[in-house]
Amino acid sequence: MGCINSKEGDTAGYNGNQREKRLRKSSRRLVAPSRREEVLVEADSGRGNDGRERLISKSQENVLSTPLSSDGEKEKKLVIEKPITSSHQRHATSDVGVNRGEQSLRILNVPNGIEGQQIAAGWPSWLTAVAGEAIKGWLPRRADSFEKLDKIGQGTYSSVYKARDLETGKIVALKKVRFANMDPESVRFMAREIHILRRLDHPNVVKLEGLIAPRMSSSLYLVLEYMDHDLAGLASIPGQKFTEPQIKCFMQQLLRGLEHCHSRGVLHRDIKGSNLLIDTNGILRIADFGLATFFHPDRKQPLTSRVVTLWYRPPELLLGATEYGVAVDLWSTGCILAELLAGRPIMPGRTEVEQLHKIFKLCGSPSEEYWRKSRLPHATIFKPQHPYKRCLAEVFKEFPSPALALLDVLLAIEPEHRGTAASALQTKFFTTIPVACDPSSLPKYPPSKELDAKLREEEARRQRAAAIKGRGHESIRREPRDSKAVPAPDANAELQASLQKRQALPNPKSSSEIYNPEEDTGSGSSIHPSRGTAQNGYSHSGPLIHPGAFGSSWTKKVKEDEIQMAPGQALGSTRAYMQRLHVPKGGSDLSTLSGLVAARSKNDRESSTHSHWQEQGLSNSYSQLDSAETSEKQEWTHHLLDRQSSSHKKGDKMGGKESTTGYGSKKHRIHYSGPLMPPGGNFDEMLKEHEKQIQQAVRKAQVDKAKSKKNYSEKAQFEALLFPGRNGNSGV
Ligand SMILES: Nc1ncnc2c1ncn2[C@@H]1O[C@H](COP(=O)(O)OP(=O)(O)OP(=O)(O)O)[C@@H](O)[C@H]1O
Repeated sequence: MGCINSKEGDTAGYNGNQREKRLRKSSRRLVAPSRREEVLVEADSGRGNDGRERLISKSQENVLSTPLSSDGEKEKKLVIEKPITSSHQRHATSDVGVNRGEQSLRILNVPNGIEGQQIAAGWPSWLTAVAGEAIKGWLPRRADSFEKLDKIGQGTYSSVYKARDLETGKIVALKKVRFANMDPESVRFMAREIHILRRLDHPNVVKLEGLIAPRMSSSLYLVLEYMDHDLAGLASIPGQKFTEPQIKCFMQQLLRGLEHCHSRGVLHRDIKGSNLLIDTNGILRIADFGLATFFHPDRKQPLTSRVVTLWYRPPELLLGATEYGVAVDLWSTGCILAELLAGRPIMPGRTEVEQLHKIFKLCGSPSEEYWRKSRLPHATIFKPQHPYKRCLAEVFKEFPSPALALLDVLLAIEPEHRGTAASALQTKFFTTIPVACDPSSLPKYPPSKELDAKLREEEARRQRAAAIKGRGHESIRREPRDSKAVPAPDANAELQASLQKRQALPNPKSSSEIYNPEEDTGSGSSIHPSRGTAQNGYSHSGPLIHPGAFGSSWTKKVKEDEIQMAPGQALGSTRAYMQRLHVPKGGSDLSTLSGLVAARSKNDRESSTHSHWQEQGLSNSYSQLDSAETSEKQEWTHHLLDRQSSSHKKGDKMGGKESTTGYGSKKHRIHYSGPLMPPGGNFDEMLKEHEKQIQQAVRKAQVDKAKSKKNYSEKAQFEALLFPGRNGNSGV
């Protein structure tokens, strides 16, 4: 196996010829890779992108086989890099000065100023120009100091690899973020994530250990602690039933991590099971700060409401709040607590309308005073004529009372009643027996990410083999793993970003906010005047339906069909969900699409047999709640219709007001990811319409899939002719 250039390692539309050429050219072979491991080599390894030589340390000489020659440029400055000896990112000296001892040397052009120093320190100029603040004081890690192992995850914006740090021997996760055309706005959003991660330092928050920024590539790698599991994955293990001490252990760690984030002025804004990583010692760390933002509790700043995965999204965001705080994360935490206790997601809405309806039914609707005071953008439309009564205690009557008491606080309909992470940690839930178990006493689970990667690899190999043998149209399936996990719609901002990606717009996850490093002292992010959620948001006639992670081809179909699909994960992860439906995340498998609705209801049924609490009667409460739903839905929908038509009549007035908070003006009307006006005028018809549109999308996707399989088969045969010896394992 050759070494790979990570620039091309996961590139779609990869070209065998190019790869071959690069392999030949790439004499910068590092240490001999083991059987299935590859050394991560970026284009700038051993040589600057200006082609000039670098002097290298003795230790690096051992692994670099390319002879170096000096081209004797005039303007040179000796830059001495201190080798990385710890797992932590090296801190740059202010003058990028001379360090003694074990050293590596570089000769580079040095522009003036801080940016110049950063470039001299090895950062690419496209990054220093936009994200100078985020990388301040750090030196980049070298790509060739890591050995890429498996691909372990695929996010909306990133691919995540397991890798070995060759300098420490430690296993790490490399989150690779690629920037289309090095778009400055996307880079700025990445910078925000980096800046936030650097601000955080807590055992229950994932640690950013370094950055790799290859000069010749438009990607950036975040070096993170490697974590074997996520809570969603563990919850989806068949038969998995967490005990009360285990649930307390997870919740305690989550709340401690959150308390730290909030105390450092950071809102996570996407708390869900798949973003809670767990290592082999049972330590939980909050991860994925891609939607996180800085906030200042005393200074109001407008933020986008289009964040947080739908099932975990608090009512104020669904109602369009643009001024909010820690309470949004506490709501999501409440949803997770209930989900762990109940054994299934408690409010799996498919559209924003449905989500809000589920919330009101369970948690009651806000008080008159709240509606009046909060002046939420969508209050006119969503305020029910008759208030909904809170029935949390009845529905979850089987929960232990300290758990129910905490849940009651976390799922307070009005955000100011949710308390804080610190106050939650003081509640009886954590002090009464049985107390939280020690993380180290949690069961040891097999490393699921590696297992997944191997299964995916195996599946890909089998498909390739089948394609070569001319059986390309048959899909080889393995039995889905039983799971009670079900997907959740992801944060709408991410969906929006994916739509923007397809429209060749800049990619930020939360497009209505702009990252301004100067505001990162806690003043938060602001709404971009021309890129507010509503202003350039998507408008559609169909519902937002949930099935997570169908990948680009699915969302493309969706766009064509004018249905909005949100990629995403619930506590039951996308990964688990995709296993169930035998599709790798990012794929657009038909069985997934057609199985979508059935799978959900099947999952729901299955979950009742797994759940400890349901065994004790919770399912009854649920079904009581469900049976009341249909008539309520109709009433609710009729009510919305009335409200909507009157609110549209008031368009001018409302729009004027809302445009200041990121919501529509008359010209740019409010757009929702769920339908406010179901075509048939009631909820049941809206759901029927859902199904119809899903089926249409499925049919189109089937045609597409057949086409792409044919192309794939032809390509595979062609490659087999070109490279007869190749085993197809061309890297992650
Ligand atoms: N430190 C880590 N160790 C192990 N796996 C990780 C780590 N960080 C992320 N992953 C895995 O990689 C996947 C994608 O990571 P992440 O969620 O950070 O990316 P993203 O692009 O922000 O994704 P999303 O679309 O969910 O927002 C997830 O499944 C996660 O479990």
